[in-house]
Amino acid sequence: MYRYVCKTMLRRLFLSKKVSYQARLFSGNFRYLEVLNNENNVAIVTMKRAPVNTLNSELLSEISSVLTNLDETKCSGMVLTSFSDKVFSSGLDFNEMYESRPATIRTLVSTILEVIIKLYGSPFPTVAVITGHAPSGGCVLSLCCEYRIMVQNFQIGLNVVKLGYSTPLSIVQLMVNTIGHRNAELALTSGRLFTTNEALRVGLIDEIAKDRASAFDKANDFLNQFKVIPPIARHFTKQSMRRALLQDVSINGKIYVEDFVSLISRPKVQELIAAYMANMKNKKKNSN
Ligand SMILES: CCCC/C=C\CC(=O)SCCNC(=O)CCNC(=O)[C@H](O)C(C)(C)COP(=O)(O)OP(=O)(O)OC[C@H]1O[C@@H](n2cnc3c(N)ncnc32)[C@H](O)[C@@H]1OP(=O)(O)O
Repeated sequence: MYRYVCKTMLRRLFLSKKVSYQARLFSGNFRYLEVLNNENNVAIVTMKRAPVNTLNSELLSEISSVLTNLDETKCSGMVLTSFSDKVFSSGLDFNEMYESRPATIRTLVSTILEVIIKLYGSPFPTVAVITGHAPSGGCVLSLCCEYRIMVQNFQIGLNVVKLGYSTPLSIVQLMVNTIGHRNAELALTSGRLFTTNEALRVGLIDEIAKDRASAFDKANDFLNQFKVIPPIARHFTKQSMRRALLQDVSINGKIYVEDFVSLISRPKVQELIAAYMANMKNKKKNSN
């Protein structure tokens, strides 16, 4: 059923643009990802870890594998999206951070850094179609893409300070590169989540769409403009724009991971994560 919905959407996307359509499943079997490839060689990568695409090590390493694969097969573009019409991704999995062994936290954090390097530095153009809430790690994934299109009435942002740990430097830089120093400082120090309209105003997203289908139309328009740009020139220009952050993560990644592991392992942070998780459960109980 899910595959049928995706194929129907792709058919609509490409037929509406009078481009012949030929979706095929991308090679590789993924538990939490659906990867469809069209005749234009654009990959639609859909996260499908129900209910809210929480980023555990397995989902992140699947994203990492796909990115390697897309690079090797010289894809001409990628759209990252969610199966859900309510949540893009709820960020890193608390279950791998709460009362976890350092090795578990280390794997989680190194894998998200690996994804950041590959996605932010990808040679092909990337678009995030944000069909729902995108807090924390969800926001990070979208920030690594070149263009963000978000459906109305959701929230996006980096709320990690609320959990008692500081935002890692590379993530701070991602935010600064997108919304500027002043706005990033205000947002990060308060853990602000932006509504779709606020996110557009501050430049955190590039366009608002009324629904998933129109978000895909906009993504297609964004990607189509590169058909007339020589890929190598585009890639080198993107690399120049993104080099500083990529070099920083490559050089200091191991230090960032260890800092993050020790931060998360602190009793105070563990308490805050426990309280946050309990709060989510209570909210759910009260709304039922
Ligand atoms: C280099 C390091 C980089 C650091 C970058 C990022 C760090 C992080 O990402 S930390 C994670 C921070 N995430 C959040 O603060 C978001 C938490 N989630 C939510 O706010 C809501 O779930 C959300 C608005 C996304 C969706 O709301 P609902 O649609 O109402 O769903 P529920 O809240 O009922 O959630 C369903 C189910 O999922 C569990 N859940 C949600 N998020 C997480 C998570 N991050 N980790 C683990 N589990 C999560 C939630 O508890 C519910 O569970 P059940 O009650 O068992 O169904």
